[in-house]
Amino acid sequence: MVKICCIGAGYVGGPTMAMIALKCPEIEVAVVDISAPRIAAWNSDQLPIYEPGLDEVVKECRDRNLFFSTNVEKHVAEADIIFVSVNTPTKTRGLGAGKAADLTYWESAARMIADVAKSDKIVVEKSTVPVKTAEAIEKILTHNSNGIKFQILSNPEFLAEGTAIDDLRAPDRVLIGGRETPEGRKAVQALKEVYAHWVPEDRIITTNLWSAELSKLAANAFLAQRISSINAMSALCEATGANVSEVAYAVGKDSRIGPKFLNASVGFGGSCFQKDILNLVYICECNGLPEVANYWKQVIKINDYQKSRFVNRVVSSMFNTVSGKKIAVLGFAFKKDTGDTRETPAIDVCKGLLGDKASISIYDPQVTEDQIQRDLAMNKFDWDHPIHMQPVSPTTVKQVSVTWDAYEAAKGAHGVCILTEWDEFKKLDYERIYDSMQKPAFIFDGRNVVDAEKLREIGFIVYSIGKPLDQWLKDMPAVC
Ligand SMILES: NC(=O)C1=CN([C@@H]2O[C@H](COP(=O)(O)OP(=O)(O)OC[C@H]3O[C@@H](n4cnc5c(N)ncnc54)[C@H](O)[C@@H]3O)[C@@H](O)[C@H]2O)C=CC1
Ligand SMILES: O=C(O)[C@H]1O[C@H](OP(=O)(O)OP(=O)(O)OC[C@H]2O[C@@H](n3ccc(=O)[nH]c3=O)[C@H](O)[C@@H]2O)[C@H](O)[C@@H](O)[C@@H]1O
Repeated sequence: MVKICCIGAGYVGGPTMAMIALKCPEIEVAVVDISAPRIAAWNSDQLPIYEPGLDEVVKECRDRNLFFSTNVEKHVAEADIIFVSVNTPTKTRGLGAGKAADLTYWESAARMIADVAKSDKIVVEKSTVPVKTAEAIEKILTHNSNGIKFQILSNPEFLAEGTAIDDLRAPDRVLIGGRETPEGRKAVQALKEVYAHWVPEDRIITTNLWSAELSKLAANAFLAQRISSINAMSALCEATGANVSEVAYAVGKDSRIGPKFLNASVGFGGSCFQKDILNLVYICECNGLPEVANYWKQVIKINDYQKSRFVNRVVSSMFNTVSGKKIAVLGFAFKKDTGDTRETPAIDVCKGLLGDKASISIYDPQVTEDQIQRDLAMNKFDWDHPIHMQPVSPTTVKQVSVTWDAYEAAKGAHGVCILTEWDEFKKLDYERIYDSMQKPAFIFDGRNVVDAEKLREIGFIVYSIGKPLDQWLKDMPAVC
């Protein structure tokens, strides 16, 4: 029986291994992690991450051929194929701080593999890593190998949170990079056979190691670039009276451009886009390509601009101050259908409003008060380290309250900011919300989810990203 072990039971390791276990009943899959609470949650009815459809898959395979364990060394020693899906956060100090990927967790996993391995292994990079990481990993493994042979493969993951199970069940492609040697090709074939259980062969792409590593960074950069492109257009739409949804539709109808990923927003978030582009920028700089680095840096700059532009709109619309005013924030996760808040634009928007002394009341159907307080108190990039490396009890931010109900959040508020596109925000009783708010009552829709015209009929002053502005907003000072 083939044995697979995955180091890292997070948003990627958990769902990807659950899908492999589901589709390959004859393969034994162990997912291991240094975080005991995370493993305990994977073994309970309350999984550590919220992902539609995940519960069913885990329930079907757990304790059949899918196991979650903290006994990292045992499962690594027994495995034929080891996936490494640990954190690769942005470095916070030292060389490359604020840009380069921090490979501490990867390196410690590689050293542990070398220490405990007693048979030949295929080691698979599942984490997103800088191009050429496989070379460094190979060095760590072979220098400590005691004669055991390792083949390193790059098999980056393309799933998106909120749709992870569908993405894994029917991926656009599976990418496997390996060494162009007989042993390398054999290892690629072995991993290909795992995916071939359910992925059509023409969707399994094989490349050299460096192409696979770089393709992952390139794919995320291209996706983020589309969002920054439409967000840049949204600012111009507001200035000219064009409507960003109409522009996106017209542009996306060109089959060379395509309709997806053209939703203007308050900015992209999530654990990866910013981190991976910063990493790409760093790699370009290290390779003497400052022009290329600057090109990609601009994607992040526009994203930061979009978030601060939103905050400026809120403040300037409300007579240039939100000091002492209650602002309801609907949605804190970085997108709908996930409880993940890593790098969510809501953090920057809330911090911006708090900087102007607002008092904020937040509601998100999947994010806990503890998580929100941690996010607002934590330093940039700290969030992407394993939980045990994060500050134990960051101070709570006093002007922030968290409710479990959108109506409660909006009660007595001067303004409502919609920061995540949860479906339920489309169906709220906005008459009831309007009646409970201070007047004039404002809605700032950072996701274009509400029907602005209907809300205007109720009496709200509405701002929607990239849409023609209310007269009220036009009369306010220009937003830079
Ligand atoms: N979140 C996402 O949607 C996607 C993430 N990725 C990449 O996958 C990698 C993992 O991301 P996530 O799963 O989101 O992170 P995560 O933070 O949810 O999970 C990583 C896990 O690794 C564990 N870990 C760290 N060092 C360890 C060690 N030495 N031994 C055992 N366990 C260890 C941590 O405790 C944590 O539970 C990152 O490189 C990320 O860029 C790629 C595609 C999608
Ligand atoms: O490497 C990763 O981590 C993953 O990053 C993204 O997935 P994810 O971050 O989970 O979610 P997305 O759906 O890409 O959304 C990212 C952010 O962009 C925003 N977004 C997305 C699409 C859009 O049109 N407009 C927009 O503002 C979302 O609201 C969200 O804040 C990629 O889509 C995945 O392919 C990739 O595997």
